[in-house]
Amino acid sequence: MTEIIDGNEVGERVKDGLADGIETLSAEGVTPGLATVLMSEDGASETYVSMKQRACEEVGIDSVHVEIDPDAPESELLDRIDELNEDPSIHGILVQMPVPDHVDEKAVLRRVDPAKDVDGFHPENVGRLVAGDARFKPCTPHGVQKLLASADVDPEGQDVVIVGRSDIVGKPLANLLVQKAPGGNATVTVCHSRTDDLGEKTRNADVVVAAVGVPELVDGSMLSEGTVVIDVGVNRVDADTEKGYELVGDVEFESAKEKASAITPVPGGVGPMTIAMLLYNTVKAASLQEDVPVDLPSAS
Ligand SMILES: Nc1nc2c(c(=O)[nH]1)N[C@@H](CN(C=O)c1ccc(C(=O)N[C@@H](CCC(=O)O)C(=O)O)cc1)CN2
Repeated sequence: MTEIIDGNEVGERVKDGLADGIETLSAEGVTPGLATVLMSEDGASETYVSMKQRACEEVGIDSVHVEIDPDAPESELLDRIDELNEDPSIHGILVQMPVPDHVDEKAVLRRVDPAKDVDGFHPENVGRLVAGDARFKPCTPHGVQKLLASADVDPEGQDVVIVGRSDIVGKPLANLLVQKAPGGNATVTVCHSRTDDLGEKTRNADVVVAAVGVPELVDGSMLSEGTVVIDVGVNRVDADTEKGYELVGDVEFESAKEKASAITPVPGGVGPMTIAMLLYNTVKAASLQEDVPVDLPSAS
């Protein structure tokens, strides 16, 4: 029978695992603080930011929210990041992506103090991750590692095909999965829009991670029997529903489920893990900045 990997359940376990750490910090007079920065009117981005704030409240992390007019100049965003970098009550800063076209995303990511970069997107943190010395693992890739572990899938020796080469998911996940470390030691292939015969690659994989942002790109015909399928895509497609859309992944769930030994659904798969791992990184950031050691749930 195909195992449906429940990201809500695994995410709740990660959040529960943070309680001791938050208590330890609290005993030292420290409450972890996260700043969310939104420079967009995109409905999905607004949803994700409010989900992040609600999750903070649930576990006892303080959150402040900064909203910047999407038409404002880039300098306004950079100035607000500078203020948050200087604010000792803020241990983690995340700028919700994507930012408007007139804003240089790389300049924004470089501006966040690497010690507060709980997304793990600053070049210093990217470098540390690649060197096998991650300070903050990017939330979605870290969440994928946790989901694999929860389904007793050890990537060691497995052929993993990642569909998508984004800076947020594909590239950091590939780096994590090849590392000589628990949750790593896989043989990784990263596919993208120029990949020839994607189906041939995915059919030869033990694990397929779809993270490309194309609704239902990967279907059952592209999978072999027993493949583990992790669907990172959360795509809003027009539908005759109250909201006017429905969420679909990058995987065509019904046909993929027929082949998969385990598969994540959308919604309720990788998405909740992205939020849970953000909380994890925020507690870690507070612990490092305040020099209060805490026990955090194992790395993968
Ligand atoms: N600064 C960042 N920006 C973005 C990131 C990121 O990690 N850091 N990732 C994505 C979006 N994302 C987080 O921001 C995200 C996407 C989806 C979910 C989620 O829980 N989805 C739910 C469905 C929610 C809904 O109703 O729409 C699910 O899959 O069950 C959380 C976070 C891009 N930007």
